[in-house]
Amino acid sequence: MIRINIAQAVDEQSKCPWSPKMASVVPCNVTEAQGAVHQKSLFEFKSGLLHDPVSVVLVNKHRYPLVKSLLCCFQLGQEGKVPLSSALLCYNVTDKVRRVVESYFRLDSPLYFSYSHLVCRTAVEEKQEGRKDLSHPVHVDNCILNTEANMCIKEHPAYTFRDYSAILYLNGDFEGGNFVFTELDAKTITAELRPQCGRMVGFSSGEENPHGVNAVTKGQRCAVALWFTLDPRHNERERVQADDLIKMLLSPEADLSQEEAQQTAEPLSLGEANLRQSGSESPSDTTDSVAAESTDSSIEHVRGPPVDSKPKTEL
Ligand SMILES: O=C(O)CCC(=O)C(=O)O
Ligand SMILES: [Fe+2]
Repeated sequence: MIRINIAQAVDEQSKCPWSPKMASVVPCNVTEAQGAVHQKSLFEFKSGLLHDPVSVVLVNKHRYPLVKSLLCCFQLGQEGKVPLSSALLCYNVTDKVRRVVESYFRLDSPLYFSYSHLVCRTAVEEKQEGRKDLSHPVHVDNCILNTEANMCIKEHPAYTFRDYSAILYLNGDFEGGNFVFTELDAKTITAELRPQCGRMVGFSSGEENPHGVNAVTKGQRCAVALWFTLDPRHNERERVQADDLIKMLLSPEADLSQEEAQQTAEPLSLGEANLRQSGSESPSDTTDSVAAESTDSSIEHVRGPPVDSKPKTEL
């Protein structure tokens, strides 16, 4: 059994906009990599990526992005208000996503985080039958989609420096909310993915991958969305700061309990990539935020695209 706990932000007084109070528990099973729905762009985390029990977490009711919360979590960890393992959970799992994407797409150069956040989408209290609207309209992550012209314009204000995208799903106990890939017309569905805890979809961020999210018709759907860039100038500043903070917290001088020290012994793969300074995306609208843990750093089970494929254009 693998669990991810979602804690509600209730502490208005806190400097950080959330507190570790537990509001709900979302249990999930992640057994085997279950293969791809869309052969070239989907993959799942192997069992063991998320460990049981995972006791964390953050939720952000003030629309702060995940990485800001992550930094914040480390700060609270320092003050003993949040288990340090909670911050590491979030840190590790997002870094694992980065490494999985690098590995799957057989990239020669490192991926940098350009922006990350957690979004929970909640069903509206209205009649759900026959709903055809989307929770997140079909779009492309690094260009402006023009469905009438069947083209995507890669220029400002689009985040043109995004090269790869990944969504890590944290629960599946809701209705609706499937992720869909479409053609550039935003209508023709080419692949559909059912979110479930621990499942991840990774894809190149360009016009080859228009995508959207069907309406959530019951319950709440939570996912961590991450965008990566090959351009170090767009390395996310918050992540760099988190790297620094985590290094400091894990230094031998840091005042860690024995138990926490063990939990943090996992190689963190801080990645020199993340230690470089850069500009990052500006925060966008998020609803809540959550973190999840990984203590398994192996990625050898991840299937790559066919050897003769060109990952960046084939998706
Ligand atoms: O939540 C999802 O499944 C997709 C979200 C997405 O595509 C985005 O935030 O750009
Ligand atoms: Fe997207």
